[in-house]
Amino acid sequence: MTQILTGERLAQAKFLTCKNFIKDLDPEFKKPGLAILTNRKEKGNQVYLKQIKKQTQALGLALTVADVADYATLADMEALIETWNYDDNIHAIQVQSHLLPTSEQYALQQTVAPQKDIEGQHAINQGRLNLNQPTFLPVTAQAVLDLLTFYQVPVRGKQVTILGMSFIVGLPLAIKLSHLDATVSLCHRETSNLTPYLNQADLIISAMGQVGVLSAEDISKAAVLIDVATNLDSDGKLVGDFPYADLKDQVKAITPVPGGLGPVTVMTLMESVLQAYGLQNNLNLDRIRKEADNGR
Ligand SMILES: NC(=O)C1=CN([C@@H]2O[C@H](COP(=O)(O)OP(=O)(O)OC[C@H]3O[C@@H](n4cnc5c(N)ncnc54)[C@H](OP(=O)(O)O)[C@@H]3O)[C@@H](O)[C@H]2O)C=CC1
Ligand SMILES: Nc1nc(=O)c2c([nH]1)NC[C@@H]1CN(c3ccc(C(=O)N[C@@H](CCC(=O)O)C(=O)O)cc3)C=[N+]21
Repeated sequence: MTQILTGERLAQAKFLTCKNFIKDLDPEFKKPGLAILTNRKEKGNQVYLKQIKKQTQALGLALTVADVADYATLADMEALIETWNYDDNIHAIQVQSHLLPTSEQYALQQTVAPQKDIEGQHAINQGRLNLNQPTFLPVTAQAVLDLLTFYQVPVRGKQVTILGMSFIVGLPLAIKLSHLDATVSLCHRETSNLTPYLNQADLIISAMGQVGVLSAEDISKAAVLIDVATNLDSDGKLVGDFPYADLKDQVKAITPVPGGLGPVTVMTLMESVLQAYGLQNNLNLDRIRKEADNGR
């Protein structure tokens, strides 16, 4: 029988971890603060931001949101990030995806101070990931790893296929899972034939953001499937990359969309904000996540 890997229980456990960490903070301390640069017109950002607002409120974190539409040039956005870098009320900065053409987006992410760079996009943090040193692993990649740990899905010695190679999901996961001794195939738009990578894998993680590319008959019955994508189908319903209805009785395990990785990502972001906060204030991080660095 297929195991349905829902995210709610793990998200709830993470919420409690955050709540307890915050409860024990010295009341004289500043509130942990997150700043986000978003593009409200982008659907993925919109869905994410709605959940971030809800959870920062529930935990009592400070949230600052700016929209790219209000900034005329890349230089204006860089200046905004600089003010956040120097603002003591902001401990974590997230530049959301798809704000700008790729090269400009990447340049902008390099202006985030490494110790506030919870998406691990600064070159120094990406370098640390390559070197298998403590760093901010991009939030979604961390969420995938935490979901695998929660459901005790083994990775060492396993064949893992990753679909999509963005800097926040596919690429960092490929590096981290390689460090964890998985054998990784990182597939992308130029992969001429996905089928052999789909029918040989023990674990498939899809983050293409494309409905209709994957078909059930290509996928190994013994595989665990993690669906990262949040697409809208033709009826405007939130769906993943995998044809869920065809697979939910066929494979070893699968995450649903919604209700799978999404809620875990949102709460992992909250944890990363507290991790950055803890590192900047020299707090004991045993209860959040030790795997980071103070960015210096
Ligand atoms: N649930 C969650 O917690 C999260 C969900 N998401 C969702 O996951 C999806 C991916 O996000 P993100 O990583 O930011 O997306 P990007 O668009 O940045 O990256 C998608 C990747 O998939 C590749 N790709 C696209 N189409 C195909 C195809 N037909 N065959 C093979 N490769 C393909 C792209 O290649 P190329 O660059 O050449 O186009 C790119 O490498 C989105 O739906 C997003 O909303 C993202 C983060 C968190
Ligand atoms: N720098 C950056 N990092 C990201 O991680 C990032 C990003 N940019 N840009 C946008 C995408 C998209 N994304 C989602 C996260 C959670 C849900 C989520 O909570 N989904 C709920 C659905 C909630 C609902 O139904 O409204 C679920 O799947 O159950 C969705 C989408 C993160 N992204």
